Amino acid sequence: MSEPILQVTGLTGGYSPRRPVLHDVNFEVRAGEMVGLIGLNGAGKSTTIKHVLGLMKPHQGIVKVDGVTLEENAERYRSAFAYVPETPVLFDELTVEEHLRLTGMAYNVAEPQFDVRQDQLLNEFQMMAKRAAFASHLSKGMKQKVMIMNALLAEPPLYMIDEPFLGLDPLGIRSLLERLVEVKKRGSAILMSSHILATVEAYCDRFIIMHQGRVAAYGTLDEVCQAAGVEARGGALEDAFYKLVTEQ
Ligand SMILES: Nc1ncnc2c1ncn2[C@@H]1O[C@H](COP(=O)(O)OP(=O)(O)OP(=O)(O)O)[C@@H](O)[C@H]1O
Repeated sequence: MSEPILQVTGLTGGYSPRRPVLHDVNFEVRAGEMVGLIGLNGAGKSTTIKHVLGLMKPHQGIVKVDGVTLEENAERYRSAFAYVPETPVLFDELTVEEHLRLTGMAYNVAEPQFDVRQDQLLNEFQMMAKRAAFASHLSKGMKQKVMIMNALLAEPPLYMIDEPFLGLDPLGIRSLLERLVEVKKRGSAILMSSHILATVEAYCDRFIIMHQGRVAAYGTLDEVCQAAGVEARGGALEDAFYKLVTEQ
């Protein structure tokens, strides 16, 4: 079994110490696998991701990225992942290329490699014509593409991607999924949160089903189906999900 890149152990956390939103959350994402984080609105997916990003401190439990906690080695922890948020966060006064260059510098991508990766990404995501455009002049989906290209340019050991398909056109979705399959083959770990269960089932190796701040089921399709008491077959993720989040 490959090594865990992200380990979340006994995580209890949230926005106020008196009222935790997450309760004893446990999972890991290993090198070379894509794990789908799914749950209803308010289940705790974004809160979990915020804890992993280091934006929130666990009330209890441990989060390790690349084998270290944020306290043990902040630089190693932070440089081991790239994050694509649900809503793009860009600098209005920087161009597409300038965003990519900034990321290249932050993740120490060497010059020749940077040029190759940048051209490839601009082509794949149909953004070559917009390379010199300011972020404020881009459409919503184009902004999302810039966030995605930034993450892919960095080639980190761990990708965390929050609901990536919302603003993307069909070509963009295909480019992203093809890239994620490649990235996985090269040994990176991917944690992807999405409500599009058919895509999650088709592309992820394992699943975390969150419900009311707890992990209701975790594992392969077979394991999640077993936990839900439904038959494992193509399309069963949705059945298992429905069963787990509607049961009292
Ligand atoms: N900034 C905040 N302050 C206080 N409570 C919050 C805050 N953000 C979220 N919550 C609460 O935390 C719980 C989990 O929310 P979270 O955003 O993690 O859900 P989610 O699974 O990401 O949902 P969605 O699918 O809607 O994005 C909810 O009860 C929500 O009301």
